[in-house]
Amino acid sequence: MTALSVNLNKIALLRNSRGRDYPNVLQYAQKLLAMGVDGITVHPRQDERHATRKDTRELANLIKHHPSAEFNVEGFPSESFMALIAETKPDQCTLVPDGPDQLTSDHGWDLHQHATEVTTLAQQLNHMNVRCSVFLDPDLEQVRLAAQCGVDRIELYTESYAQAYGQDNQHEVLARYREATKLATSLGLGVNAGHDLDLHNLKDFLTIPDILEVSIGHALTIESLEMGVGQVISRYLEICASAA
Ligand SMILES: CC(=O)[C@@H](O)[C@H](O)COP(=O)(O)O
Ligand SMILES: NCC(=O)COP(=O)(O)O
Repeated sequence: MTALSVNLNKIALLRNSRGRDYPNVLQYAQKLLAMGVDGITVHPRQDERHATRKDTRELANLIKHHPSAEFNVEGFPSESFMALIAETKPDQCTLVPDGPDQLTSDHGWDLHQHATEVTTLAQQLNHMNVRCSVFLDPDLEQVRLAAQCGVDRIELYTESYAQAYGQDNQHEVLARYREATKLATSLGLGVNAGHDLDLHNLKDFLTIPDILEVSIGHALTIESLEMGVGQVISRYLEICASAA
């Protein structure tokens, strides 16, 4: 079984667009945990345009009361991000090589360049008792380097799989993820996956054995809107139709 960790960044983004606490991120997390999701993910970016540092603190407190659920905090390992991790001690910290002005995550680590830094960060997280995962393209050489850095898991960046899904190269691309997962597992690394996974492409992706966790947010939020819109519009129409 693969754990589903729901990324609440897009709920936070909606909330931030109005300056009120609606929708409430914490209440969403509570609702999702009650529905049986295995974990909550946030990716607090430097400009706090989605999940904020405050959200991260509050979610950490909430999830401590749900021992069967995990809290995964993703982000670029700036000094302030690492201080937030030390303070909130999530179950897992996923290091992502994002620049501060990036629209969204769009590449994994290049461990030829960043092995020393990632090794030090993995040691720091280990001392905090926080599982260390690194965001990685499905590249065998990068997987080998990740194992040498002493991380616990890798998170495979699945955007290229999502792009290929339904196209002629789908099987070829999926095979790269399969090989990367197989190698990682044989080297003792756990494997997570995420980015642009959705209700259409997830099932085929999970034909790869040993994917421990998927974190999903963007599509899941849109799918929730799409699947709920019919019911909501009917109710509005009912109210409008009954108006004097
Ligand atoms: C690392 C990763 O893939 C996710 O954290 C994802 O990037 C969330 O991105 P947004 O901040 O764009 O919702
Ligand atoms: N780590 C990936 C994640 O948390 C969610 O990515 P997306 O579903 O928002 O693309």
